[in-house]
Formats: sequence, structure tokens, C-alpha cells
Amino acid sequence: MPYLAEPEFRHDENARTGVLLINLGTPDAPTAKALRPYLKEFLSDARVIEIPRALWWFVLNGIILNVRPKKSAEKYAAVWSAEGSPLLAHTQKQTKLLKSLLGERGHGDLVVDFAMRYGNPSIEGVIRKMRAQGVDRFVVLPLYPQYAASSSGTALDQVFRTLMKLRNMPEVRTVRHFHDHPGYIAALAGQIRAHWQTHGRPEKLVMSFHGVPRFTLAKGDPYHCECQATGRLLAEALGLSKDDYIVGFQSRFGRAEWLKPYAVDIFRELGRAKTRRIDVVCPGFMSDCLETLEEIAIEGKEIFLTAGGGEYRYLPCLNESPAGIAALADIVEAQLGGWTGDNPDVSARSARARALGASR
Ligand SMILES: C=CC1=C(C)c2cc3[nH]c(cc4nc(cc5[nH]c(cc1n2)c(C)c5CCC(=O)O)C(CCC(=O)O)=C4C)c(C)c3C=C
Ligand SMILES: [Fe+2]
Ligand SMILES: [Fe+2]
Repeated sequence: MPYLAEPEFRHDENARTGVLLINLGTPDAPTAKALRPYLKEFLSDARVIEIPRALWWFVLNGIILNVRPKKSAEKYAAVWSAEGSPLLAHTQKQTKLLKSLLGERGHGDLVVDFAMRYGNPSIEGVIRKMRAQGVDRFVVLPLYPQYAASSSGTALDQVFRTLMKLRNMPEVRTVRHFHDHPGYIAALAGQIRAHWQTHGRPEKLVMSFHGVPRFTLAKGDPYHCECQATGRLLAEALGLSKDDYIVGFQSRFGRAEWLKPYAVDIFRELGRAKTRRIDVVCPGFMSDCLETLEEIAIEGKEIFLTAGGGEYRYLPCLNESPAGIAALADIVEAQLGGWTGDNPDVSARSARARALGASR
């Protein structure tokens, strides 16, 4: 087995705990040239595209990678900022803020970092970096509130693939979802309530989640149910009745049926019904990204207004909001049980080593 190079084992070092946040990843630039390798890595993942590999290889390499990079690059260019990709910029800031909040809560010894499932910084690269900093206990937190095999599942796969290459296996705790976490729901509700205090309430609140192929539901993926649960809990927190809100699914890819109702159909139908105002939130995304800023804030608005709708307001994701960061800190803290302070094994070992040294 070809192991990765690791620091030499030391008797006298305490275990260090690391928090590894994982997000999806994003191209290095909003250009077709940068999109191609990013899409190739993403769409070659068997957790994402579940059709026979040989057939998919021809479709991906023969059609998709010749057409999609240019089209997607134009969309990315519409949301790219001076800080680069919004997804990357938000994830970087969230990591910093989380580290500082955990420090304020007495966990200043934690190593906190982030990696991307596709593109840079890679999961393997960041795990190696954290190992070099002495981390041998990992809390892994994919930044997806709802579990899907195609998001959280594949992020964890990549962590485990990396661990397979380590001789000295670290301890690992993984967070598979937080779709019903009270802090997360309260953070979402607080942000929406604050918006309504200033701008009044809409006729309908649309909660748009990233879609997945419909067949994954029948095959046991909990994603659909977790999105519905988040929607219900958020509506309860806001005191909404069934008629006040609707849950939909966006970002359909390919021709297969995906989870319904499709967000685009909701926008069109609410527009046709001359809805006075809709507010749109994307609770499944912890950060604004291409899917929220382009597909929902720009395209969705156009569909609604063109169909005859009145006012369309897109409300940002949690991003750097203090309540969102506090929810992440709560989730991490819940995983730290027994992992903080000195490792008794190591303390005993180093005391023995010191005693031995003194007696020589
Ligand atoms: C929120 C969780 C996500 C799930 C579940 C998910 C499933 C999924 N996605 C695709 C295809 C694409 N998604 C793309 C972008 C994208 N997807 C998510 C999140 C989930 N995807 C995010 C956060 C982003 C934005 C990344 C960014 O850089 O801002 C893209 C790339 C863009 C494009 O060309 O449209 C593709 C492709 C599938 C097929 C899938 C489930 C099967
Ligand atoms: Fe996606
Ligand atoms: Fe999209």
C-alpha cells in the first residue's frame, strides 16, 4: 500500500483536534478553460451521475464537456466578484469566523480549515496539511444541511479515500446532516424575519433546494425528506400556514425526472397567477453561489416577472451571519465530547518519558 508521507510519531505530543469543513468546489476562474477540468472531475463522480460508466464516458467526453464549459462560464462570469467565486469567498470567511468563535468558546486549540470536494483546495491536500499541524482527531462537517449521496456522501467518501492512504489512521467523527438543527433553523428564521420587519411580508415564501434525480428517493436517499423537514420547521418557526409557503427544487441537470415541483415552474405559475410579491430563500445552501445568485436571484426573477408576477425578492443565504456561524459552532461543539483538553494517554506517556529521562 503506497502511504502518504507523515510526520514521525512522537510520544510526548498531545492529540490535536481539527475541524474540517467541506464544500462542493468551484472553478478557478469563470472561463471555459477553467470550467472543463472542474466539470470533468465533478461529473465523473459516480455518486453524482448514476448511469453505466461506459455509456456516461461517451456522453460526458463526447457532448457535455464540449458544450457546457462555455455556457456555465458565462453564468459564473455573471456572479464572479472581486473576491473570486462567491462559494469560495464565503467558505473562506465562514472558516475564519468559525475558528474565532470556537476560540471565544474556549476551543482556541482547534485547527479549523476547509476543503472542496472538487477543485481546490482538495480534501487530500487539506487533510495532509492538518496532519502536518499535528491533527489526529478530525471533526468533518460537510456544509450541506440536508444529506444527499451526491453532496455529503461523496464529500465523506473523499475523506475516507484519503484516510486509506495514511499509515497512522486518525480518529474521525462525521456530521452527516443538520437539516433540523435548532440553531440552523433559528438562524434561517431570524434572517427572514429581519427582512420582513423592514420590507413587509410577501404573498408567498418560496423555499428552493438544489434538486437531485427523483429515482434516488425510491432508492433510499433521505434528501427529499430532509428538505421537506427543513421547510416544515422553518415555516413553523416563522408561524406560516401551508398556503404561505412552498418548497421547490432547482438546478435540474439532464433529461431525467428530478425532485418536483421544479422551482422554475413555481416561479412561472406564481407569475401567471399575478402574485403580488414572492420572497425566495435557498435554505439548502450555507453560502451563496452560482446556483443561488444566478439561477435563483437572476433567472428565477426573470421568469416570475415575465410571466406577470409583481415583486421578486431573493434573500441571501446564511453566509457570514453570526447566527449561522453560531449554529456551525454548536454543531462542532456537540462532536467534541471527550476530545478537548489533554489526552490522558499522551499525558501519562509523556510523564513516563520524563520520568525515564530523569532516571537515566
Ligand atoms: C446543495 C447540495 C447539492 C446537491 C445535492 C447537488 C447535486 C447535484 N449537482 C449536480 C450538478 C451540478 N451542480 C453544480 C453546481 C453546484 N451544486 C451545488 C450543490 C449541490 N449539488 C452547489 C453549491 C453548486 C455551485 C458551485 C459554485 O461554484 O458556485 C454544477 C456546476 C455548474 C453548472 O455547470 O451548472 C453542476 C453541473 C448534479 C448532477 C447533482 C446530483 C445528482
Ligand atoms: Fe449541484
Ligand atoms: Fe445550476
